[in-house]
Amino acid sequence: MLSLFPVSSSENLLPFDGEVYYYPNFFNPSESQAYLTQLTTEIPWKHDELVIFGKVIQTRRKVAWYADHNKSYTYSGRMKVGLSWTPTLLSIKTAIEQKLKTSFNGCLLNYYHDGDDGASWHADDEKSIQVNSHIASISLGATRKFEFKHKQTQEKISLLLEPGSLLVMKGTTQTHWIHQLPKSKKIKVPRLNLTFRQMI
Ligand SMILES: O=C(O)CCC(=O)C(=O)O
Ligand SMILES: [Fe+2]
Repeated sequence: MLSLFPVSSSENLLPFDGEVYYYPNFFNPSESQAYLTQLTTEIPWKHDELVIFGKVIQTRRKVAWYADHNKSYTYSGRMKVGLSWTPTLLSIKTAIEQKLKTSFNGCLLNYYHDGDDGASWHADDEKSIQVNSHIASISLGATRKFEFKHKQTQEKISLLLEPGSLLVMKGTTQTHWIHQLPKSKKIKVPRLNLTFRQMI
């Protein structure tokens, strides 16, 4: 049985083939609440569109894509042009850049209304993302379970993503591991996630 517990130190959570670090309380509860309120209202949330077997499917969760002006993002055959950074997003981006001593030029935002919204198994390995770059993930709102699965061994690592936390995926993580945000009937409140990315 896998144990689920809030990890407090910044050791690598993956046993091999990648690096994942979890920092709870990267933002304190009042900062997290303020960012949740601001982003919920100021972001033009839209249902995502994916092409599956040639059909355009709308996701239940809502998304938004922000990026430096010359960056676009292609996945599932759809090209997305980034919106311009807002002051709220820039203050979050700067806080992460100072902590990690690196810079980001894109951010995918996900809005999960409740536990019926999730993200199924995938790796963030699109061609437009720099190979072995950092992905910095901020969670706000509901605490949700997050899982990694090794592509060959199927080994699973689970953790809880709490509001105000920062999760960093780097090194060869996206080459060897997939990740998901499982659905959960128990979750009745929204969660907002921001993944800052390093695009080509
Ligand atoms: O919501 C999350 O924590 C992760 C979302 C995700 O994996 C993605 O947008 O690529
Ligand atoms: Fe992802």
